[in-house]
Amino acid sequence: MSRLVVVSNRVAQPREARAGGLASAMQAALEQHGGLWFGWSGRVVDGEAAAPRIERVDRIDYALVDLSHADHDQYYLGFANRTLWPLLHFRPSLLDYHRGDFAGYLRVNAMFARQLAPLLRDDDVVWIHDYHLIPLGAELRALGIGARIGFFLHVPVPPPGLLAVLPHHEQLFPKLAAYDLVGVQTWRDRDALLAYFRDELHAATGADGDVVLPDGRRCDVAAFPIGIDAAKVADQARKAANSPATARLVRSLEGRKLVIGVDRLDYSKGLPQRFEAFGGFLARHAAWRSRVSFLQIAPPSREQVQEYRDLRSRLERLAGATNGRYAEPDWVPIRYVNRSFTQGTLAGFYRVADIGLVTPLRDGMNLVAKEYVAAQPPDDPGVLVLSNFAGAADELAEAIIINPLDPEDIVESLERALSMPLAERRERWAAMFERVRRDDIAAWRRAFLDRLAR
Ligand SMILES: O=P(O)(O)OC[C@H]1O[C@H](O[C@H]2O[C@H](CO)[C@@H](O)[C@H](O)[C@H]2O)[C@H](O)[C@@H](O)[C@@H]1O
Ligand SMILES: O=c1ccn([C@@H]2O[C@H](COP(=O)(O)OP(=O)(O)O)[C@@H](O)[C@H]2O)c(=O)[nH]1
Repeated sequence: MSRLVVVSNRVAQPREARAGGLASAMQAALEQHGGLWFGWSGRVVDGEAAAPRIERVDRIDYALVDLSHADHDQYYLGFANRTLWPLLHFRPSLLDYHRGDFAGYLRVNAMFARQLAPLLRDDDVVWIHDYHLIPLGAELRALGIGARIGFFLHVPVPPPGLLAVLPHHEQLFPKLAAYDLVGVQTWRDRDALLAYFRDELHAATGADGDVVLPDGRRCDVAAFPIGIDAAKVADQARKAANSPATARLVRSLEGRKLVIGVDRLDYSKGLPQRFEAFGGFLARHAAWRSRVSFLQIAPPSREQVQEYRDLRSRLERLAGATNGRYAEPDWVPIRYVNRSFTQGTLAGFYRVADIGLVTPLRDGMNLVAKEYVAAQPPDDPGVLVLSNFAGAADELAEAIIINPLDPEDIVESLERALSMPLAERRERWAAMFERVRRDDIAAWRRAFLDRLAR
């Protein structure tokens, strides 16, 4: 069997808990398969990047490189997260483009290729992840790497006209043709990417996802909705049901219902709309006051980017206003927590929550929605309220599907979920759990790698 080499900017590092779906998904995929995981160490250092530090933990060899301050600013904070992230999440008005950042992004991709190439063997299968690393495949090819190389984009793909808003887009996206296979989360993302290749790059595209650019370069585009290790989450949730952290949460509720949200503090997650809707729910349904608490776990993310800092201040104001207005001496409506928890602890929290509230404005997949489903007790499952604009909505159609831009929709869904009869909750949950279990992280990895091997 060939060795699997995974490359991503964010690496779930040994002995370090960190929020983020890519890292938790690839951790699960590599734990089962073994292989090499190459990426950023998470450290920013003075001076130029040294050779990667290599460390083996269980079946995974980690090869981690530091970034210089300039690389971190221009590549990670700049082009990846101030330019590509808002663009790919349908928010061109937040896009901040600088030629220097684009140059830094290309420079870091070239540096990653130089650091990775000597570690590669001829029969490796190389799997590169996400918008930070679009040019990496072309850089590896330029260094003579002939291995099969696949690419997976974890975030959404907007329509062609929006992708073309990016200055010099025609210098970036054709680099995808260096990959043998380009995977995206949903059929909508696949159709949007194929339409971009056709409309903006004048490529020929086939029904099967094959793309031929005018200069003859070709690649294959297909959808592979990412999954979770559902058996592990279900097991963690069962075990955590009696853990001190879950017991403490349950005790603090004193019999009240619990609504839970778990998201990086990111403007794509629709958190202000969610906070406003919870306030609207309490305003409209006075009988529920003091009878339901909303726990929002929101670990800060990308804090050096201004939009993320603005969002944090806005959420503090919104939570403060709702709590000030409705709180009682013995009850606070919104419990707003800016720290991260391990997945084991989260599994216990999901299990005791009556509602999982997942309302992103755009999300590639949203693994929290799947984790919430996997963690439910089969005899008394909670209800998932899910945005139509999360990739997960395609597979979790039995959730209450809402449009997060309509606050009334969220308000009504909360009332509906809190009053849903047990039989209906069981029926909806069973259908979702069946799919989350079948299309799990191992199935996702196999589907991608099988097609890459074709
Ligand atoms: O690495 P960070 O800048 O700290 O951000 C965390 C990750 O956020 C994004 O996650 C995406 O991947 C998930 C798994 O496929 C998916 O469910 C979610 O919808 C995506 O937003 C980002 O794409 C990753 O690169 C980041 O590591
Ligand atoms: O305190 C936290 C918050 C989140 N997560 C994990 O971070 C991931 C978030 O993935 P998702 O796809 O929902 O969103 P992303 O952050 O990747 O945009 C999930 O696996 C969560 O379990 C975590 O481990 N601890």
